[in-house]
Amino acid sequence: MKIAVFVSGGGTNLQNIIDAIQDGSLPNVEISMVIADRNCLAVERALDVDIPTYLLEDRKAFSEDAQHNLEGEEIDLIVLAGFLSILSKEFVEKWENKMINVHPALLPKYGGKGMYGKKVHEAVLANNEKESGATVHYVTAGIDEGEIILQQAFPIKPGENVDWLAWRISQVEKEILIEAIKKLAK
Ligand SMILES: Nc1nc2c(c(=O)[nH]1)N[C@@H](CN(C=O)c1ccc(C(=O)N[C@@H](CCC(=O)O)C(=O)O)cc1)CN2
Ligand SMILES: NCC(=O)N[C@@H]1O[C@H](COP(=O)([O-])[O-])[C@@H](O)[C@H]1O
Repeated sequence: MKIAVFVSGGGTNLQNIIDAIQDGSLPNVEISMVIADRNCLAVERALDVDIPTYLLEDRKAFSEDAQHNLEGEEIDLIVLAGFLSILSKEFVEKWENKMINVHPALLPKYGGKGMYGKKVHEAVLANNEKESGATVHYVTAGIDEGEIILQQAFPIKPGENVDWLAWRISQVEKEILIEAIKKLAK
């Protein structure tokens, strides 16, 4: 299965996919390209292992520019991995059921515009939630509204802070993202 990974940040989710391919946990999966909407550490991680990488910084034109780069590459699945730009309706419809996203919360709660990165964890703690987790879902035109593929929760002990929650969720994201890609590669 040939995948394209879209990134915006530190690239921990991208690195997890790279490592899983290298250690044999994701047989028959190849990262054909990485596309970034901004210069970020994820770009360096991709270039470090010679993955063709494209930096498309025109936000308004991102979806169109990304589609141009994807044309003819026979990509089977797009993975949004810490990706922070909202994709156009046209782009999403073109990749219906062939694009997934990993979100650092238990959707449908704590999703949508403005809900990304540590903003999610701040809201979860501010609401005194007793659990959090991560979700892998199909991408639709609405933000974080697509069908859930995998979700994993864990309890939040009293007194935990944003940094602990971000770290704990990153562990869950690693597990369910690799599992979801493996499931779709079959
Ligand atoms: N059409 C869709 N595009 C995207 C989806 C989706 O489900 N449908 N998922 C997001 C990923 N995401 C959460 O998992 C998410 C990303 C970004 C935002 C957000 O509010 N972004 C800010 C800009 C942030 C920045 O550029 O630094 C904004 O749009 O104002 C919310 C949720 C990816 N795309
Ligand atoms: N809504 C999307 C979102 O909030 N993504 C989040 O950005 C962080 C950094 O990802 P990265 O280290 O893979 O770049 C991750 O926690 C990821 O869930």
